[in-house]
Amino acid sequence: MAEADGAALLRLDGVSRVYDDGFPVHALRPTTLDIARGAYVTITGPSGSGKSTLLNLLGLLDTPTAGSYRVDGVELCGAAEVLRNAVRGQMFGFVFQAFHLLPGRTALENVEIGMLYGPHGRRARRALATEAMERIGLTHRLHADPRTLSGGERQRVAIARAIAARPRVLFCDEPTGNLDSANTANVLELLRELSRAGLTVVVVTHEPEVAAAGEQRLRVVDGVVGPA
Ligand SMILES: Nc1ncnc2c1ncn2[C@@H]1O[C@H](COP(=O)(O)OP(=O)(O)OP(=O)(O)O)[C@@H](O)[C@H]1O
Repeated sequence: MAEADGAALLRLDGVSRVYDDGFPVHALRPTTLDIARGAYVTITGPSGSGKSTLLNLLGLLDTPTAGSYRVDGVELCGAAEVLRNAVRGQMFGFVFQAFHLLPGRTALENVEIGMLYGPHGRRARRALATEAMERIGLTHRLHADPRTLSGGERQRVAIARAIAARPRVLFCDEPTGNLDSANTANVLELLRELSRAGLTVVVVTHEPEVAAAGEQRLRVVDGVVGPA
């Protein structure tokens, strides 16, 4: 995909989201926001303020009601689903609060499964998954069942699954929500390392220490996005 010189990697322009279940809920007010390549963005705000809505729109998991959203200069609002799927699949990785690892499969297999519908063959998937497990520092647990891993280790495997296919952006929704403080610190350090290595990282969080790690800190209140 073409690099738009000097432009933001992710650019929202007047993007809003209104849910309509009989009456309108303005989950995200018209938002204009640039996220540069390699940025480390954290998003905080009260419960129900629109954080997940913003993350889902940025991650192409949801479609805006209005506005323009460009990824690497390519307009994706109103774009064909096949293009949105391709951009999401090739450029984005996702990590959620619940780790969503399959029990009865090894950690390595769980990382490979994330690439099952991508362009990589079996061997390439294994190589990429092994490399991702190295990056998260769990080569000694490649063949462990996730049930035998600590919460922090499980989340690192989920991060390995999200980064294995070498996405450009990693979106995390409450990635430390299920972790104690030691494991939170561990996951934070990993996100920082990935960011330093050039990955664009966008994290929604309730936790002040996780929010503080961001270089571009945003706060959402009543669907309005501003600086934290
Ligand atoms: N599918 C939906 N249908 C209708 N309303 C929705 C839907 N999803 C979210 N909302 C509403 O949109 C608003 C923003 O929700 P959102 O999940 O983005 O908030 P949040 O800041 O992520 O909250 P939390 O911190 O509790 O996860 C809330 O009022 C919520 O009830």
